[in-house]
Amino acid sequence: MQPEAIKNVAVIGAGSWGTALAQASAVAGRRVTLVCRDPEQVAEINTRHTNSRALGALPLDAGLVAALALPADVDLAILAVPAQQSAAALGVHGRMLGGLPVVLSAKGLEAGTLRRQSEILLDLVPTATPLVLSGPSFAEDVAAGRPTAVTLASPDGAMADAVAAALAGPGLRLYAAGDMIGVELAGGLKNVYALACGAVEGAGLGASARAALIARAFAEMARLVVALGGNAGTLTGLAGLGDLTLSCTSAQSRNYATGLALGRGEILVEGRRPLAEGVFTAPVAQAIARRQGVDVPLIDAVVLLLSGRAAIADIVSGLMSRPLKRED
Ligand SMILES: NC(=O)C1=CN([C@@H]2O[C@H](COP(=O)(O)OP(=O)(O)OC[C@H]3O[C@@H](n4cnc5c(N)ncnc54)[C@H](OP(=O)(O)O)[C@@H]3O)[C@@H](O)[C@H]2O)C=CC1
Ligand SMILES: O=C(CO)COP(=O)(O)O
Repeated sequence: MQPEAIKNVAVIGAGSWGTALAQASAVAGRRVTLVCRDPEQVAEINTRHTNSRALGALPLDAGLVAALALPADVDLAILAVPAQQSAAALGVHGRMLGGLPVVLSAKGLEAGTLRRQSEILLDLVPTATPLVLSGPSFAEDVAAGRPTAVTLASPDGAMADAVAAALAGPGLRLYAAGDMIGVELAGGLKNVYALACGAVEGAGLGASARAALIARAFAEMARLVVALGGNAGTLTGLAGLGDLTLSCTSAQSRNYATGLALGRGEILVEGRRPLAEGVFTAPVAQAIARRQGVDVPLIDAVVLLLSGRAAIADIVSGLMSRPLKRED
């Protein structure tokens, strides 16, 4: 496929990330339909050219329209709902996606089934071509056109090249890649480690502890990626090091901010906080690691923290008293 053949893009999910990706695609010259599920939101986007629920007063590109359903002439779809909602959204829209390239932009693993986003797509729409978009990218930055670079991974290399070129614009640069498993795991796992890093700050454990955590998270992530057939080298790129750095050091990350609250001793009330994907992904990642026989002490620590069954001081002391081992 040539990039010019990608004229019509549909984005499913009108939250902050879906709206930002729709905006970037419109700026890149595509005709974009943002698929919402609220008629009032559709009316606001089409008349006032804002999506206030997702991105406040940010003016949206005139080439972006909203609708309640996918149009018939879509060349490329982008799925941008929370990871635990991807199967439900595909249940509604999947029959329109047969044979199409579908960009998966959620960062998370599915509870219960332990599926990655591409596995969910291929189970529900076997003829679709999956492409995974991940990397350091806050919706607010992408929507405002601030310089952002991400990875776009697919086993179909020519498709990844074409879609990367079709979505690239003055503020968004996409690097095509082949290791979809590595990119998907990196995107999901960084949220778990961002929770941990936020907790370290919230508990006042110091910048040295947070840096050590990031480095050991990187090593842990590599073990899991390799065990699942991915390439550890992928983690040196945008989806690995890039996103881990962003999400583990910025309170703008909802996962980091949630960890910060936990570290300060606050109790999480379901439905009362912004989306923090790591809360859902942590137990799934732990289950996958157990299945593969991979040692993941940091993921275990986050699961324990989230369970509320141990104080952060005890969790940290458990980590620090593990048997010493070599780093090389
Ligand atoms: N925000 C960011 O900076 C980034 C987010 N991501 C990832 O993108 C994903 C989405 O995050 P984000 O946009 O921030 O989340 P938001 O909470 O901002 O928005 C979620 C959106 O998904 C919609 N939605 C939920 N369930 C369904 C469903 N079953 N069918 C259709 N639409 C549904 C919601 O609709 P409604 O409003 O009607 O409930 C809402 O518009 C996450 O996996 C996140 O990790 C990745 C990179 C950056
Ligand atoms: O994935 C993101 C940045 O790359 C957004 O992070 P949060 O979901 O933690 O806000």
